Amino acid sequence: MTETDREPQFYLCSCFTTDNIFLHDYKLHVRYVSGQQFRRDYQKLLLRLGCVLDQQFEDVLKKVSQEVDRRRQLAVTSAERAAAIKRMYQPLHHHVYRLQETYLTSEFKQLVEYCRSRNANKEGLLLLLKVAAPRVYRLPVFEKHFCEELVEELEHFEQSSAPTGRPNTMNHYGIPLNELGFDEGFVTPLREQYLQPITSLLYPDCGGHSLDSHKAFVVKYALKEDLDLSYHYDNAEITLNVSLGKEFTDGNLYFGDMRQVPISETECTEVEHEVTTGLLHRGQHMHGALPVSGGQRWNLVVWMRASQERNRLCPMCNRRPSLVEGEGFADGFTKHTDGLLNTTCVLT
Ligand SMILES: O=C(O)CCC(=O)C(=O)O
Ligand SMILES: [Fe+2]
Repeated sequence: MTETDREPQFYLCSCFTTDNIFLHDYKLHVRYVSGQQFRRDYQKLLLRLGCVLDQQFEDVLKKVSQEVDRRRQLAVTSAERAAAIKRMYQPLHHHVYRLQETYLTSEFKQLVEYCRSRNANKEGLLLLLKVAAPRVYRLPVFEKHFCEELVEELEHFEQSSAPTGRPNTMNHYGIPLNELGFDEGFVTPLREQYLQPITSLLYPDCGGHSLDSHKAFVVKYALKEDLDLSYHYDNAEITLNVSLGKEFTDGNLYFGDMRQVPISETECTEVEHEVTTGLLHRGQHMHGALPVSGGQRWNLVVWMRASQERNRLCPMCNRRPSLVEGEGFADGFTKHTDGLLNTTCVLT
């Protein structure tokens, strides 16, 4: 095998262990390098947000340093969990781990067919799609039966004794799908064969034509579990979010503006989750989820990454990424520098 045949190695940016640590109780993202820096940067702000007692501040500090430790150990603990799952977990529906055309709706397949055709263009594609909010598109992705079987599989996993990691740094409930073995046979072909033809036309300015990795997970909302999700942007160039069910009330998404614009200056658009359909949006498009008021909401989220874009500027710290080794696709950075100069993500 020559150097060019080999799969690229993917990296994290070192900011993963210092930046964007989310404090749920204060709805605040913080940076942590040391206790001293944290006190200096956040004690006054936290006081204004209601963190008045010394003990409360100490509790925050403890939570933050635990989260930093979790992130530092994530590559190792995630690989250990994946190995344990492989060893001990017996899937209920083996077939859902391998993408099949029958899982996809005929509208979705037609849409992809159009995008693959020689004369395809954005205007033509927009005639086949629903616009849910500015530059947010609704796609009829999966058949209902497939969504039901996937949720059954994930519930079966949840109820097993196999270890589960957190889906991302903000949601507490859900499942990282790479640890269950969904990447190779399901998410990678979905991204490469079906989503990339669409994103190439819709988001050529944000790496839509050069997606080369992803992080996929399911999020789960229910009373007594996570109810909502604060306003944020994703560690992704483009995100697909598909509603899998089950039955739920409320829990709409809302979209604001790009991340430079504060929410106070933004008119948000609310978008309903419709079971079986997906919402496609730019990772840097700020969004959040309103609380569910009943039932269970399961969503498949695929954060798609384009190393060509993120190698120039890490979307999480806004600096040139400083590469750290990680597991699998890590956070989608590579050492390759080809094509670095030919695209810029225009923020509109
Ligand atoms: O709750 C949702 O559907 C949104 C999830 C989301 O925004 C994310 O995981 O990045
Ligand atoms: Fe998100």
